[in-house]
Amino acid sequence: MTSLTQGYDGRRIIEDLDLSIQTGVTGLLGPNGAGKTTLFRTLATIAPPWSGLLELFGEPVSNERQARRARRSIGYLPQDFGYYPAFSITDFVRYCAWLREVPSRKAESLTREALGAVGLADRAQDHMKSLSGGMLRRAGIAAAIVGSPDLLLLDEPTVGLDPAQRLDFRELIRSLARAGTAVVLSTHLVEDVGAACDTVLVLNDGQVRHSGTPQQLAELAAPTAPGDNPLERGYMTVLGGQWSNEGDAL
Ligand SMILES: Nc1ncnc2c1ncn2[C@@H]1O[C@H](COP(=O)(O)OP(=O)(O)OP(=O)(O)O)[C@@H](O)[C@H]1O
Repeated sequence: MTSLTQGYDGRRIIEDLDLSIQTGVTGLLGPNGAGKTTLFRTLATIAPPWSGLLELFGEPVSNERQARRARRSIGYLPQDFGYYPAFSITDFVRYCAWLREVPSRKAESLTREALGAVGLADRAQDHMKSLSGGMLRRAGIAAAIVGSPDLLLLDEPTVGLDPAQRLDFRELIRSLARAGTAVVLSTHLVEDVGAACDTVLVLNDGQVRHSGTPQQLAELAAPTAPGDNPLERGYMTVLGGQWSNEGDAL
């Protein structure tokens, strides 16, 4: 994206942002209200930018026809995703596959594959309304990865996952990235970034304040107290030691 501006109700959240998403796994860190979800909604072509150029897969996206074509190659897990409570997990993932225009002859096997990848194969007929928070999140991840999109956007995908599931999740996104999917995930958990990401972007006030490897972010850390995570310290260094701009800690 080049010089991209985006916001709500006349208020600019992202302003003149230049950003290029690389292959591999990109982690997006930033305090509450930094604009991470707004950036995802823009990349997912849900909210057209106010100005600037959005390019996806080497093509400009400036009208609905181009956006629809791009959406076929994008998997998006919103922070709070909607679903019909009476759907089974299979119905839900298949429905998301249909929305992405995954060819119907492949939808069944790709749905099975996606459910297997998140460990829900044996719960495939459970109703969405009966799922625990972690299982619901895994169903959402399955819906985002079905059909192996070229660009995978995951907004806080590890919320609600237990430690074993988080390890499985990291392995899953690494394997998707190895197979060619560009993965972008937002998180407040720096361990996820350190363990799974090739690149880390720190966003604040709608601007990228730092871009580099997790190692490079950790190297920015000021002297740490025993037990401190260097990535967290590096992150705080980038933000100038401030707390979240909306009053919440990282
Ligand atoms: N639908 C909306 N209408 C108006 N303002 C909004 C809307 N969605 C977000 N905002 C505002 O835009 C700013 C950026 O929000 P956004 O959700 O993109 O941040 P975020 O980095 O994802 O935050 P968090 O870490 O808390 O999820 C915030 O000030 C928020 O209040």
